[in-house]
Amino acid sequence: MHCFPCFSTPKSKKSPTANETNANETRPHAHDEAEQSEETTLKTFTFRELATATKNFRQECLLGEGGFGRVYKGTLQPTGHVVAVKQLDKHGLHGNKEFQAEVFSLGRLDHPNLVKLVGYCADGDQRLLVYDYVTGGSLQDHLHEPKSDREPMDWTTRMQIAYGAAQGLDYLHDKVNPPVIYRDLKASNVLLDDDLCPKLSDFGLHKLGPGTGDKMVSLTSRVMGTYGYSAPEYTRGGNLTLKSDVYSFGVVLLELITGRRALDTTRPNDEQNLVSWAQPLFGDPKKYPEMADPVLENKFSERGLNQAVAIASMCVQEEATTRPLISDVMVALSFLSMSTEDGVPTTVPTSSFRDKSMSIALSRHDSSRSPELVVEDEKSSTSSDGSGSNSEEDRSSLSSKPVDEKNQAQSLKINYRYSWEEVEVSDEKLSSKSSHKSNDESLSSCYDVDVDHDDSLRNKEKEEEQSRLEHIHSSKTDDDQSVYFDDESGDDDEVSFHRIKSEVGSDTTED
Ligand SMILES: Nc1ncnc2c1ncn2[C@@H]1O[C@H](COP(=O)(O)OP(=O)(O)OP(=O)(O)O)[C@@H](O)[C@H]1O
Repeated sequence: MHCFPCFSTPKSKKSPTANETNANETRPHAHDEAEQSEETTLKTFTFRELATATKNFRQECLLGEGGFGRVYKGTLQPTGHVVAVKQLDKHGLHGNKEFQAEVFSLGRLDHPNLVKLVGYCADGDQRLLVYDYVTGGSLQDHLHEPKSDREPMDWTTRMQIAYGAAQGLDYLHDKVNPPVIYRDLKASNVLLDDDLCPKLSDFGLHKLGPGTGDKMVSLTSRVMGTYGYSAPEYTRGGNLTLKSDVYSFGVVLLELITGRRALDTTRPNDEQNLVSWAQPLFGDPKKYPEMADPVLENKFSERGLNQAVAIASMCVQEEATTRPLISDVMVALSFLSMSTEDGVPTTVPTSSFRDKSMSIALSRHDSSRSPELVVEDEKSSTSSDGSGSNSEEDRSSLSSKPVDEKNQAQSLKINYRYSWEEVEVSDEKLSSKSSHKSNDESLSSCYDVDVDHDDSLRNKEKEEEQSRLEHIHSSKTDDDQSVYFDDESGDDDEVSFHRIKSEVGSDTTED
């Protein structure tokens, strides 16, 4: 059932140089086609070869039809290689050269959690893409159209699928240069092999589809993503970033947790949109078990469920900048997807995360340890320029912008508005460089730097800080530049206060 090679941490790939890859460069490359061909293993097919493979595109070979055209199952001769042949719709087609440039870019993307493009055909006005055939159907089928002879997916399998999908997305966001925005991540685009190892399909196709190319057509549902999965900023204004993908990922994760569709018009009005239904529940961990897919029959650990919901709730935050990096989501899910003897996931080392918001949210759902909270002393809650804002905040998931209370990972009552400590968060570890002096030295200790206080003083500070936080929370105003989380757990004793600065890269838009 579980295919560990797929779920292993992706090999750290050397950052591609401009000449080597330009992995998702979607404009024609400077170098010529011969050079491009050498860089990919893509095969060129004639239309006749693909017609033969698909029995002349016979109905019985039709797998389905999506926004880009029809997809047929085929068998290549003479190898017997089973493929999925995507026949692109003709309107908005690219010229041959432009098409090839796009396809070569896609051909260079190679990861165990992405459906592999094996070749293409540009014959006359025909444009076809040939992919490895993925045997097990889509996540959509498994979750929402289960076969009676198939056992419902268990919790660990769900978390492994989420982890694998996160790895595929992390590859697109973080391992290829420049990053690729998926644009249309959804359960039907997560294909599963026989071992339920997930493979993302349909990435990078937007420039080959309708609405692009020489003949522009009006915006289609394809370009606008899929309702229920699209991030609010995208549906509102088309502003697409890597964080829009993180939102869509959060919706898929919610589907895995709840067994509900992203959009289900058969449900009562207030339950049709999965995110809208889930948002009020995020703030109340006691209700999480009610969120879980009933077919799971409560066969999951409470901590695993809480942490999975915490991750999903962070991903689907309204404010894009407060969503986590997919790399942090991936790390968190790597722990949730491990089966342990007692079924309780291993505690995630906080130093694994590039951005501390993930660590914080998970800590609050992990009763086995003290969370490393990021807390501000209100008196010192100004940025270095004293304005209360910090340009780096805009680049961080710990955004300084006000957040819609409904859309937070509502597990903490923490004010992120603070003068940033000079602490760098690198990929591997956090290190302290130097500190701003805060009014309260006890609060200026950096992440994983020992706090030099006796216990009684620390406890007193905790109490004061807790009451101050409650005050801050209850007096939040519209122009408050803070991110709040509601602490419902009541395990205040476990709270330890630290302050960090998270250095994360800016979102990169594709175009
Ligand atoms: N590589 C593949 N292996 C097996 N089945 C595939 C493959 N690619 C696509 N399919 C199947 O072909 C059908 C059409 O896929 P396609 O990706 O074109 O559309 P979709 O995902 O249903 O919709 P959309 O275009 O909106 O994403 C789906 O049932 C999909 O599961």
